[in-house]
Amino acid sequence: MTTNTPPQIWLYDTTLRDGTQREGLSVSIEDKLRIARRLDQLGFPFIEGGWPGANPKDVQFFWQLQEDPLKQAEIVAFCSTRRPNTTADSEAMLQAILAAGTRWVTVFGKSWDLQVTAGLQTTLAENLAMIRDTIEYLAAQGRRVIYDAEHWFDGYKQNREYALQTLETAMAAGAEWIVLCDTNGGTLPHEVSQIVASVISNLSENINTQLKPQIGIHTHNDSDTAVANALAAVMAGAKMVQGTINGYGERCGNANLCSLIPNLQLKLGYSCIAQHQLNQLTEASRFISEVVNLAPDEHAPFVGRSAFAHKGGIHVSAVQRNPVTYEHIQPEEVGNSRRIVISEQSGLSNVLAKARTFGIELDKHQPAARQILQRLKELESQGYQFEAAEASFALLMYEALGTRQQLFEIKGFQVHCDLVEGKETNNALATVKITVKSQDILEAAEGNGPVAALDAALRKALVKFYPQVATFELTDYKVRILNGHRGTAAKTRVLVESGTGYQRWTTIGVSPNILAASYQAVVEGLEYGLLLHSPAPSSFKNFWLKENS
Ligand SMILES: CC(=O)SCCNC(=O)CCNC(=O)[C@H](O)C(C)(C)COP(=O)(O)OP(=O)(O)OC[C@H]1O[C@@H](n2cnc3c(N)ncnc32)[C@H](O)[C@@H]1OP(=O)(O)O
Ligand SMILES: CC(=O)C(=O)O
Repeated sequence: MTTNTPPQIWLYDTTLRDGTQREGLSVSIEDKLRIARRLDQLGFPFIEGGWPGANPKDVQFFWQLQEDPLKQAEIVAFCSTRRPNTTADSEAMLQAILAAGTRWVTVFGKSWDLQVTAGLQTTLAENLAMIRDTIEYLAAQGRRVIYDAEHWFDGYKQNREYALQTLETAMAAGAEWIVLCDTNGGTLPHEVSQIVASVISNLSENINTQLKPQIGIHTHNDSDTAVANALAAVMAGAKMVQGTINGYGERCGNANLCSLIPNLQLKLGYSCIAQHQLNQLTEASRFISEVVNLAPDEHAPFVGRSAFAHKGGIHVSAVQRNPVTYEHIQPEEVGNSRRIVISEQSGLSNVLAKARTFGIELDKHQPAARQILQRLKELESQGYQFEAAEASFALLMYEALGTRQQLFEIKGFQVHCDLVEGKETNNALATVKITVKSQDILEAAEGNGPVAALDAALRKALVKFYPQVATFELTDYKVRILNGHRGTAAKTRVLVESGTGYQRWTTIGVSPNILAASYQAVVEGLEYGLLLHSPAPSSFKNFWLKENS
């Protein structure tokens, strides 16, 4: 019996080099090391660490990895060919590359005649000599070389003969991989397919060399086709794919490995990383966005928070019956999860599914289910938006079911602000009248604004009865004016995020009065927090475990 082993695609991650060429992204050595180790766990065979010699950080990074190497990946040092009219052994940059102590080095060189004459300001012959000398020198020093053919596709279109000569030179000098780069990101998938196939056939027919280098692909996203271009190259015969996590990279970014890997592995049947590593992709994507301090793209395919979020009632209804109806893969395959979003576009299926996540089993024939849906649509038409305020939606459901506990009752509140011209902080004073466990309380507190003062006064009143309130924090406060053309009569939507430790919950308030909207969101935030932190039914806690896992 024969077993069909899927064809291997070699992944080459350049998050730490081309990824850091993204505007607004800067990492410390410690960040680079953390990212490298996370990529190593993902099972990538090659991780490009940076350009030793270009800056002290990259030099230090490679030295630190010599002390404490990665577990399985080859860490690769990146550099250019020698400069024109020098020798490779006299280049300080190449000495820094050798000192980095890697087994593999990636050298980039020019393929496009215009880049040679206009960019490097040298001759076509000297460029070939630069490619040859650099690779020969590094190979003679025991390094294995990957050759990145910069501007390959533009060069090939302008002067095919010269472009091919640069590749032949690199191969003859000892490069084991030839990587065709769409440096300016202007090439489209049909051109990539055709050019990669033609290069592979041309090289295998015409090259007089003992070496049989493999072809790789490196694409940029300027035409929004970096992933499609890399896939086209693989389908035309490329065996290495270079890209970055979350598509970080110069200008519009590089091919996004978080999309490429699942497409290659789950759709096209190639083998890239082990299944258990693919299952970590979402977590790795979010970890790396956290380390580089960039907000994750919620709508990123495969790994985004919304990648498997279903909002339309028709979708939710069908997905509950069979997820294949509106999902192209199983979210768990890439470590993501399905989410049901609640909004005015919901049907009963959304309500039932969302209720289940709060431990509420609703039947679609139960009148309360329709009531919840109706109330949801009514409130959304008034400006509420529950998809971002699930804690308020939970309270709405308890209300409709008649199970909303009255943990406290607010009789009234007042806020007084002292606005003194020229004073940077303007203190506010809030007083609240509240009944808790049959006791009437009057409490006052100050804050550096009216909402902070109100929140402080409420907590002060509640903490005597519910000590857990002391651990709650107001972690975020967002305001949006809904119908600005109505001036001061415009409605205001306030979203309040509250939390304790790692838990977060969001509540909403809507009113023409910003204070009333804030009050509603703050009060619901406290109420929901108390439900969460009281001895509660296990189904409620299950919801939290699910939401926070
Ligand atoms: C397609 C890519 O993404 S390639 C990687 C690009 N990444 C980076 O540039 C980030 C790291 N770069 C750096 O730190 C700096 O640019 C350095 C250290 C490499 C060079 O700095 P400097 O010596 O001050 O040169 P500068 O950045 O002004 O110009 C680039 C030089 O490299 C030369 N160069 C460009 N490509 C190549 C090449 N393939 N081979 C040899 N030299 C090259 C240019 O001709 C220019 O040389 P010149 O100044 O003698 O005319
Ligand atoms: C080498 C590289 O990063 C490029 O050509 O885009």
